This record gives sequence, structure tokens and C-alpha cells, in this order.
Amino acid sequence: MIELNQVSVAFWGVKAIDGLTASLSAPVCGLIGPNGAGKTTLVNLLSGLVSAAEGTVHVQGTPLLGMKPIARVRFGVRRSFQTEQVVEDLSVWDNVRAVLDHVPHERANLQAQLAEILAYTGLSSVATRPGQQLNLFQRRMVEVAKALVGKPKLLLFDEPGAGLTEQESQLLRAAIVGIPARFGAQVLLIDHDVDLIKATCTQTLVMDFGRRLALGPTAEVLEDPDVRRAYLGT
Ligand SMILES: Nc1ncnc2c1ncn2[C@@H]1O[C@H](COP(=O)(O)OP(=O)(O)OP(=O)(O)O)[C@@H](O)[C@H]1O
Repeated sequence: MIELNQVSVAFWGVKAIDGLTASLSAPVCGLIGPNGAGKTTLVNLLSGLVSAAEGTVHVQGTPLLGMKPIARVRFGVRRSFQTEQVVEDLSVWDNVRAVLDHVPHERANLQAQLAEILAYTGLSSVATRPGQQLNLFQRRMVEVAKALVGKPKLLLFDEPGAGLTEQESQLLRAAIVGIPARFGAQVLLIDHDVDLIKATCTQTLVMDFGRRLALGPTAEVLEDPDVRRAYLGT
């Protein structure tokens, strides 16, 4: 559960987030909105890369805003970036294993835990391949795999579907939808691909000019006339 209460973030006087209040409770939540709506700023706020001028943020009841970014990672807030952060000369296995240096984890069966994550993300067959030999889809799945190491509570995925083929996008969809049941983490997904949001998210927040334009079941939100006008251009 993510609870945002009267949250504002400003850059040089421009409010990127402006008095945002929302409770996101679905296992997989969508976050959409036009360019510049404040979506990435919200993800940056949740992961600790920007500070709020006002308001409070709770994840599973724990206040986040006083926590340093690394403490949030240990707490279980994880994110992917629009540009994949894969170490080119490390194997897929070592890229994923390196996350263990930063997060609490069970010491027993470490190899099995990592193997399960690679199998879940479809990366077992390329486990020994160095980052530089991976295609775009495999790099995206390495990002997902890294986010699953340890016991994540909240996964923030920022446009993970950008540039993927339809078939790759479907595989990504299946992986994202299964995360809450398999790994016990909530997912917040930002994407401009409305089909991906429809297929994966039961609840969606729409932002516009840093404010909440709509929040509710995804199908209802996408039919909302204000959302259609502001975001879908109809
Ligand atoms: N570091 C920054 N310094 C100044 N202004 C910023 C900064 N980051 C974001 N902004 C501004 O804040 C507003 C929200 O930006 P943000 O990147 O969060 O939007 P977005 O919804 O993620 O957009 P997009 O869909 O294009 O990625 C924009 O007006 C942007 O120019």
C-alpha cells in the first residue's frame, strides 16, 4: 500500500508534484499521464532521489520521506530506470548477485534464490553471458531480476516496455503480473503503453500538471472523459 498525503515537489519554484493525495492499494498499480505530468518525479520521490517540499508518504504503513535512498532499498523499495543499469563486463548472474551486497537476504540457499529469480525472468539460459552481449529485452529483464533480489516490498518500474516488440512486451507483462503472488511485492508501473497498463494494472493513477486527474479501477479510469481529453487525446 502506498499512501501519499498532500505531497508537493518543486524544482526552482515549478511544482512537478502539486498537493497529491492518493492511496494505491492494488497489487499492480499503473501510473500514467501526459509528458511532464510528474510521473518520474513521483518515482524519484518514492526512491529518495528527490525531496518533498510538503506532505507525507507511507509504504506499508512506514513513513518514507525521512529515509535515505539506501535505507529505502534495504527497506524494500526498488526501482528500474529508463536506461538499464547493467554492468557490461559482468555476467547476468553476477549482475543480479551484486544486489545481495546492498539488501538484507536469507543466507540459506542463496544460489537457489538467485536461480529462481533468473528462471522467473527467463534469464537462466543466458546466466553466464556478459551484459554487453544482451539484447534490449534481456537487459530489461535483468533490471526486473535485480529488483526481485532479497525481500522487496515495492517495485517501481519506469517505462519497462519502451522499445520492446509485441512478443517481448507480452513476456514482460506476464512477469510483472505474477510478481505480487510469487514475491509478495506491490508493483507501481509507469508506461505510455496503455495496452500494457490495461493488461497488468487493476488500479491506475492518472497525473496531469503534478496533480491527480483520476484514480480508480484501470478500465474506469481509461473511460473517464477528463483522462481521455488530457491523456488519450480523444
Ligand atoms: N531535475 C529537475 N529540474 C527541474 N525541473 C524538473 C526536474 N525534473 C523534472 N522537472 C520538471 O518537472 C515536471 C515533471 O517532470 P517528470 O519528468 O516527473 O514528468 P513525467 O510525467 O515523468 O514526464 P515523461 O512522461 O515525459 O517522462 C516537468 O515540468 C519537468 O520539466
